[in-house]
Amino acid sequence: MKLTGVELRHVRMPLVAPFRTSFGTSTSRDVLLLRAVTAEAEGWGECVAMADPLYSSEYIGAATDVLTRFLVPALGAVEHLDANAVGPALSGYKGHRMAKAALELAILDAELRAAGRPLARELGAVRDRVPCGVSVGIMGSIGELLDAVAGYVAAGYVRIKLKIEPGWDVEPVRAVRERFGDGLLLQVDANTAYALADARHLSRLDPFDLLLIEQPLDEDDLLGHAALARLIRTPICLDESITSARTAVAAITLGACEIVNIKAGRVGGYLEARRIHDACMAHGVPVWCGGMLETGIGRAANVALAALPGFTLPGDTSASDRFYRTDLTAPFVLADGHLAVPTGPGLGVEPLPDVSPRSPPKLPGYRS
Ligand SMILES: O=C(O)CCC(=O)N[C@@H](C(=O)O)c1ccccc1
Repeated sequence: MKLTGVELRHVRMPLVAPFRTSFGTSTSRDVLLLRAVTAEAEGWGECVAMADPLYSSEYIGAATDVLTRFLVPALGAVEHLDANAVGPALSGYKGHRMAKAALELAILDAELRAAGRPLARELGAVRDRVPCGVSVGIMGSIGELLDAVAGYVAAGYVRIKLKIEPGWDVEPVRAVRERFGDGLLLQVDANTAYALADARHLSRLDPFDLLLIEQPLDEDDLLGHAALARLIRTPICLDESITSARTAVAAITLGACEIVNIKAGRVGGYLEARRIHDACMAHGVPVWCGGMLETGIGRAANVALAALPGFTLPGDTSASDRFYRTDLTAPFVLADGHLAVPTGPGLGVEPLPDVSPRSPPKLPGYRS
């Protein structure tokens, strides 16, 4: 294939409710969509970077700039382009994994649409539907939290993830356990909000039989997580720390984690995500598919990824209505706690016709 054009679309998606994490509260999700045009087919990608560099160093303004000035021109120069050629063609540019992942997905989608092959089969999926967890933000009160969890349990979600931070951790977990019992699959996500000195406090979560505690310490603190793992019983899962198959193996080898959250955007794309899956399987480490409030475009790719054999824990692959009243694609709808894996060529979904770029947010480095 030859890349003949790329369109970047900034879309602002209002959230159905404010979503609070240890790094802030969001009421909307800025989304950077990418459309790749080739003679054979068009393909779609979604950059999971947020509007501000709060989850990671990436943010939409930087992704827009690096795609426009460096990454798209680099791919435009490749005569025989396919998804496997994207990583090598962009390897000279450091970082910007979320920007690279969006571009690689669009090329992969175009390649697979042209060949009539579904993404799930290309990646090695072994299931036609995936069990779905849901991420629950930090709330204003325990009562509000219990009402939210009750709604998700009633909707059929098979696993609940609670965002935690110092001051909102043991009590919310205790309340959910007491209300919903020991049978509920329950985990927590700290988004780097703690320090190793909090080990004794975090060990107070041990009696609640959590599946895992996600990323309690800083992204680059593998040794700290390894030390923490010796001080608490709850299994440690890493998210922000895992940026490649190499860092996944390093984290596992150091004893920094027993479980890995795979987010294709964070690691540079779905092909690297598969390599991390394969490496974790080789080490007997279970993985699950993380979420970044993707629209149906990224959600379709995540559901395909979550159907691989090593994804043995429910992921943050929620239905579209978890975050959005109206999705950019036909909505993903929960059925018996699962989402069906798309079966069409490529992503198997595409933006609904009326998805037009709304007035783009005035982001530094934005080019129309
Ligand atoms: O279900 C989803 O898409 C959201 C899952 C979720 O909680 N994502 C968290 C995370 O740290 O994993 C997040 C939220 C906002 C922005 C970035 C990441």
